[in-house]
Amino acid sequence: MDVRQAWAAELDPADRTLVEESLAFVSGADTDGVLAGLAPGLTERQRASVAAHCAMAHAAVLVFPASLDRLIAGFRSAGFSVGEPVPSVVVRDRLSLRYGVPADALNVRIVHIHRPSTGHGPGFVELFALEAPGGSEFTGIAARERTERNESHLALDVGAPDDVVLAGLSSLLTEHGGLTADGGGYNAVEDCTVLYFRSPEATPPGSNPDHYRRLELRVLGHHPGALAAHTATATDDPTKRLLELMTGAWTTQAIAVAAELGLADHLPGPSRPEAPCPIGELAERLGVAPDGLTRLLRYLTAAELVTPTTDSYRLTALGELLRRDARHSLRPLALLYGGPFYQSFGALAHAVRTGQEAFATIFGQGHFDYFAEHPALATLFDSAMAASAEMFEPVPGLVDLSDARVVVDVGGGSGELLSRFLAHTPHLRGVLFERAHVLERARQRLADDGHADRCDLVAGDFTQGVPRGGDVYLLSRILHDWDDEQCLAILRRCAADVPEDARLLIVERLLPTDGTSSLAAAWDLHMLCNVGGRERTAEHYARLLSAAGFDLVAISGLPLDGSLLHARRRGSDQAART
Ligand SMILES: C[S@@+](CC[C@H](N)C(=O)[O-])C[C@H]1O[C@@H](n2cnc3c(N)ncnc32)[C@H](O)[C@@H]1O
Repeated sequence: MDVRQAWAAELDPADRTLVEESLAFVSGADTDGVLAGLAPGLTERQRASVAAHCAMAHAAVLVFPASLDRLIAGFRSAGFSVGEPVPSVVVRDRLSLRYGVPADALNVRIVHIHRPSTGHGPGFVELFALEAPGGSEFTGIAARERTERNESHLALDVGAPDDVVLAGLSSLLTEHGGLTADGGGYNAVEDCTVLYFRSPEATPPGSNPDHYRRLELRVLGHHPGALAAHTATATDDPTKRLLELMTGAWTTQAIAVAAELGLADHLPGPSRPEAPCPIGELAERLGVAPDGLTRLLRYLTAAELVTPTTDSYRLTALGELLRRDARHSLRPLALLYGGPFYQSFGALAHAVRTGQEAFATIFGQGHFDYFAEHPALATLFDSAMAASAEMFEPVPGLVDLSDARVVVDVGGGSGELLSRFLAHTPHLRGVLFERAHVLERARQRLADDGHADRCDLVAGDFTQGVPRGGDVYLLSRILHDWDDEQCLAILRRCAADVPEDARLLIVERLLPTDGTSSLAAAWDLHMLCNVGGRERTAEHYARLLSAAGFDLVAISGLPLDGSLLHARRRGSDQAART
């Protein structure tokens, strides 16, 4: 058997890639490079001060093998030197807190993997392993962790087990390096204290796998004083936390004002590392008061959108998403959430009391009709929808399109998803079905992507019917706009008009049922307030589909907490075979 496969076959493809990247990364990593990547705010001298007390130890990742014993055997048979597994305390407790699962139900273990040539020296990969065989209760946790990579980190060993050294390192990393404290703990089995830090920066391309946004300082022995000081900065007291939550609307407005001013277009950031212009000059360029701008930027620093430089600011990876020319720029969404949707959220109490959308009480008509009459808002809405299209990236690859000829995108907006299908599968033709006022922008978009001659644009109303003759029908972020009755009407319309063997693909965020957090909960409230729709659980969609004559046959996960629901007309040959 191929030696690589001996261990790789025990892991899910995403976990395997993670381990491979980490093994490759640790072979060339050094302390200075790790600090430069994760704490770019440190000067060369400060990095040298930290490095005088620390040495590169390992890269750590959390994986979910079906069997840890088999995984270890696989590594050993491929020539890796593997330590004996020990129970994890810190990562176990972090997962317990994050997912509301009792800590003693989470048998997270730590294993050190040394590449064949390195024996037991530094530069190894630390695997945190939680067994999750098919059908395990931890499948949901595994899926989310594989996307979010909350536990991936790079670790430095601190040479002197000394509280003063730890406090000094901690303050250099947070006050100068731009890192924030991110918890920690003591593992009695390893007799080791760990302090975690989180980087707001995207790591420089190529310097290490981009999921490494966290740094761990490891020191032998128990250091309760240093640990308490460190975790106190990470765990805010409840009053402070509630104050932060209650003033969330200020963040919405601060981001919207930054978007309106085009602030991000005038600042350097990780992908554009030029020197920032001084505040006075920036204020002049933007036509705003220097004092007001300074205060806005200070607030945006706390929100981790910018970081201060000597006489100005630069963008973090978060802040760069507000640039007009950023890939999937979130600027249009920032303007909508700080604009009309901000006004309607002011009437959320009405929506909660009556169960009716608040938007219509503020604007006098429903969201889609109002936007249709306000072209600037309609354009902003279409761009905002396209902005979260990161969710769409994997979609065409999740569907067997070999025998499909025509894809119909029902309520396809400006064609973002349809365009991906056409780019992915050259033999496909597309039909974009939308309200008339949206079609012009879609025409432009599809032409810009080079698909004008493979696509028909059809104006219409999906409550009255959908184009016939497609092989694949898309309903992306449509059903969540409507209540159950209207949803059922739309799905029944589809069932009546689509060919018997056509496939129906639905993109939505699913409300979790296992207590995990999801963006779906926030957007559910947004739907209540702004369109009178709702997010739903998978089971809820299955019920609606079934009542309309479809079978929900599979669900695939998508980025940004999205899901792709695969449905077939009940009784079709394919539904029976799937
Ligand atoms: C939330 S957006 C989703 C757009 C796109 N599918 C996406 O996921 O980005 C909903 C879309 O449904 C369209 N829409 C709303 N009511 C419609 C109707 N009765 N008939 C056709 N399209 C409609 C809107 O114009 C809007 O583009």
